[in-house]
Order: sequence, then structure tokens, then C-alpha cells
Amino acid sequence: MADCYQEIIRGVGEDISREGLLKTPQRAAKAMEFLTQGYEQRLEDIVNDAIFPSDNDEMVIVKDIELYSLCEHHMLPFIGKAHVAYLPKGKVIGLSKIARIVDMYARRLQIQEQLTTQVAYAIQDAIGAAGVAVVIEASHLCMMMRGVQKQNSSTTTSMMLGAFRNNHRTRDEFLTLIKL
Ligand SMILES: Nc1nc2c(ncn2[C@@H]2O[C@H](COP(=O)(O)OP(=O)(O)OP(=O)(O)O)[C@@H](O)[C@H]2O)c(=O)[nH]1
Ligand SMILES: [Zn+2]
Repeated sequence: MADCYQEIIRGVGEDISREGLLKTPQRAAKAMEFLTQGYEQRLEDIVNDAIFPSDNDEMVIVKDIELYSLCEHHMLPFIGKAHVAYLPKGKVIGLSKIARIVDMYARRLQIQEQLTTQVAYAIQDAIGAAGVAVVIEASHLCMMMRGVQKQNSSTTTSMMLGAFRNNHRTRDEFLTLIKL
């Protein structure tokens, strides 16, 4: 990737031998590797057996999980937060693992809708919940610093599975608790 960044720097009309740019291809490659590290991760490793038996069957919500992703169309950041809820059915998952699952999928080239869906199904698959809800609110830099240049718009996407899809009271309770 460092070689590719060198070509990009040349492509924008810069002098690749300029002192300030000498280490930039390596730095940029390292940064991109970090931002896309989700490709190196697998759900099983992330969850890492942090699944615990429980007879609690009430809604669990982890909200305001900040996320940084890259849109797959422009490879520019989109930044926002995820709210995740589930209804346990005999098992609960370690709370930090929910945030780690969000990060794993965010650190890939994404569209917001797909990210939302992937997080929901990952949690569903990991613990077989009676329902999973994911809402993501984000701002896309490709709509802010270029293109249509709208600084204040934000995009909300959701994925509701199981009881959150079938039972409007469950869905309403979730939406009220995350205050959307
Ligand atoms: N649905 C969806 N669209 C996205 C997301 N991120 C970026 N986009 C959009 O992807 C679209 C790509 O459209 P194109 O017409 O192929 O690309 P473009 O000419 O750069 O479009 P503009 O951004 O309108 O200048 C744009 O409308 C972006 O706003 C996302 O997460 N979900
Ligand atoms: Zn984009």
C-alpha cells in the first residue's frame, strides 16, 4: 500500500522527494491498515467465549457507541454512533464485545446500511437472542467536504430482528430508551 500511496502523492502533483513527504507513504499505509483492520478479525475471536448463561430476559441496551468507518464509494470517513439492543434468551454477551463487534465491521470499507445489518446479525448469531435492534446515526465526509457539501445532514439506519421487528411495543421501548 505504501507504493500505492507514493503514486497517489505523485498523482496529486506533489514532489515525492520533498522532505515532509518522505515517510508519508509508509505512514498513510499504516493508517489505512489500522482503519481496515476489521478484515483481519473474526466474530468468534472477538466474542472470545464471553457468553454467559442468564435467566434475565429483559432488554439490554448499549447506546452511543462511537464509530469511525470508511464509505466504500469514496473511501472517506463516516463518523457517528451505534445503539445496540437485544433480548436475551438464556444467554448474555459481554458488554464490551458489542462495541468490539461494531468496531470490527466499521473498520472495513462500508455503506452504513450494510454495517447496521452486519452488527445485528453478528449479535443474533453469537447468542441466539429473541431479538436484536441496531440503530446507527452518522455523518458522511463524502457529503460534507466534497460532492453535495451538506454540513449538517446526518443519516440514520436501523435493523430490527425478531421481537424488535414483530412487536411494536418492544421496538417503541427501545426507541424511547435511546431517545430517537
Ligand atoms: N446508501 C448509502 N450511500 C452512501 C453511503 N456513503 C456514501 N454514499 C453515497 O454513495 C453515492 C455514490 O454516488 P455516485 O453518483 O456513484 O458518486 P459521486 O458522483 O461521487 O456522487 P456525489 O457524492 O453525489 O458527488 C453518493 O450518493 C454518496 O452519498 C452509505 O453509507 N450508504
Ligand atoms: Zn462516500
